[in-house]
Amino acid sequence: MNTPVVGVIGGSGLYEIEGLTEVKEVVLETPFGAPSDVFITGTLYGITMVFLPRHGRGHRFLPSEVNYRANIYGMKKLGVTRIISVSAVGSMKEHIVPGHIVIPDQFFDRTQGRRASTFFGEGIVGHVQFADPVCADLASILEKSAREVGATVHAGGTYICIEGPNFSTRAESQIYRSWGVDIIGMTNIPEARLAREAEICYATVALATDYDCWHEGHDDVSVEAVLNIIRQNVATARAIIKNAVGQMGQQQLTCRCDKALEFAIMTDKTLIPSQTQQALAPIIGKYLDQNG
Ligand SMILES: CSC[C@H]1O[C@H](OP(=O)(O)O)[C@H](O)[C@@H]1O
Ligand SMILES: Nc1ncnc2[nH]cnc12
Repeated sequence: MNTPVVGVIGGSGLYEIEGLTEVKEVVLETPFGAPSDVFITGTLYGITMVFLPRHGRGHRFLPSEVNYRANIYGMKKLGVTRIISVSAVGSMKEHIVPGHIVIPDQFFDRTQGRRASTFFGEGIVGHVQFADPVCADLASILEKSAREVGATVHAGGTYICIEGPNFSTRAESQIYRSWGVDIIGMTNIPEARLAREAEICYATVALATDYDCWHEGHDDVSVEAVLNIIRQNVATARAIIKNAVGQMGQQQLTCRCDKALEFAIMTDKTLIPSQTQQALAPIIGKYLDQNG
């Protein structure tokens, strides 16, 4: 079995990872610019880990300013095969109570087109399948881990990704609810898309922190309320990651995330500009090396 390399993208309130040995800081520049911060690498239960705080240490990047391409490219370059994304989200359903964990299985994109969302372009065209944007195998490990550490977990659900940085208006929140979404956040798109293009498994541990602004019996979401719930639950998020990684050494995934580009690239290989080939080598190199 191939030993996984596990990446963790820490969201709001999770700027550091604990419990790693052989810890190193890795500074990476990428063809897409600078990642959110230095990558922290280390070992946990014999598995190589790579950690990156999505908004940078000190929370310096807006959801629309995060350089998602550089972050995912950096993970790929460091050999990451599975990404655990950690995110704070608003709950759009009564039964998802602040403090609960959701492992979403769908995303709905309400971002406004301001985020670079693909590695393709510059002379190479590709179209990956994205009907099921989350790695079901990784999601199931996360769900099991969350239950084992005593969290209340909702398996599956749709995460609607808004542009932010403002929270939603009440009208928006009510319309999103009528669409049947389960949780709301600002970051998992385009992260999930880029992970798929980079052939990396991706799943999210979403911590419900608030009821957005639709619930008449609860206060409207505020940063203060979100941070309060994060503080109370950050230990749980860390325990879920640790428990999940502990299980990964023994479990071979059956997903096809690592073959997402097998039939996705449309462009005649002989016509892909060499600069693009070089820039994307960690992602498309294995397809360009084949004959034909
Ligand atoms: C602090 S509330 C809004 C902020 O929190 C979420 O970030 P992340 O997914 O990185 O945990 C949300 O998407 C917003 O960026
Ligand atoms: N209500 C909300 N809307 C968007 N992002 C969030 N992150 C945490 N709560 C949120």
